Amino acid sequence: MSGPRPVVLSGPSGAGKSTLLKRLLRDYEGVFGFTVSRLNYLPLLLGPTLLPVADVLPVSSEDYHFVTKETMQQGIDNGDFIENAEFSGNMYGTSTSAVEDVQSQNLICILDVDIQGVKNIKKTDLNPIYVSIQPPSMEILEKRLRDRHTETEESLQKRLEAARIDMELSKEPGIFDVIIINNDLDEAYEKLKEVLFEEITKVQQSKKS
Ligand SMILES: Nc1ncnc2c1ncn2[C@@H]1O[C@H](COP(=O)(O)OP(=O)(O)OP(=O)(O)O)[C@@H](O)[C@H]1O
Ligand SMILES: Nc1nc2c(ncn2[C@@H]2O[C@H](COP(=O)(O)O)[C@@H](O)[C@H]2O)c(=O)[nH]1
Repeated sequence: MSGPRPVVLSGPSGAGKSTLLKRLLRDYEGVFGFTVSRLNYLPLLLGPTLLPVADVLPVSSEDYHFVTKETMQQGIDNGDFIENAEFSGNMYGTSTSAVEDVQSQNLICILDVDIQGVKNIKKTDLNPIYVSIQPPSMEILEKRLRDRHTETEESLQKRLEAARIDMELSKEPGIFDVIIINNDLDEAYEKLKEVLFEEITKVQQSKKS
């Protein structure tokens, strides 16, 4: 795969990856491309209850292409995914074609993946910059997830458990190029921009020439 060096953005659910990513996409139009993951889950809001509907027709949101579990498994068996993982009882995956599509446009490809995704990408020749976004503490993470109002108590507990594992594994030397503690959002964003400065500049300059 050619093009600018991609970026893997990881870290516990609720740490602030999407918030930071949205700022990057807003501030650097035409520089970044986000790989929309595939997910075998469709959260349907029915009154106050979030219902997982596993067998639905493929639909899309800004963040995901929702597919059935069977379609997802077929894709995995066909080798369509550069990485895939089960997170909180659901199957997530980044298709190789999504990454190639972004890279062919000379954009910095951003992959938002969990820690299993990081480990799987390390087995490929993608050679991204690995960035982990971490919360200041478990207590703050829990508060952010609760205040986000996207989780049931059950899914929240699953995410907190996954977060504990993520925070432990992320300490492994060499797994991430940089770990950013997202306490103050502006400071975390400045740090992220610093880390990506070289790649951003390369893309901006290539667009001028
Ligand atoms: N520095 C911050 N201070 C306070 N709140 C924050 C900060 N960063 C993010 N948030 C809030 O925390 C919540 C979780 O952030 P966000 O959805 O970006 O996390 P995420 O890592 O993308 O989670 P997921 O992996 O589940 O998609 C959001 O409501 C967001 O507005
Ligand atoms: N390995 C992968 N992990 C992914 C992918 N897309 C998202 N994620 C991670 O899942 C959790 C939960 O995300 P949410 O949007 O349901 O809150 C979070 O840690 C994401 O980083 C993927 O394609 N592969």
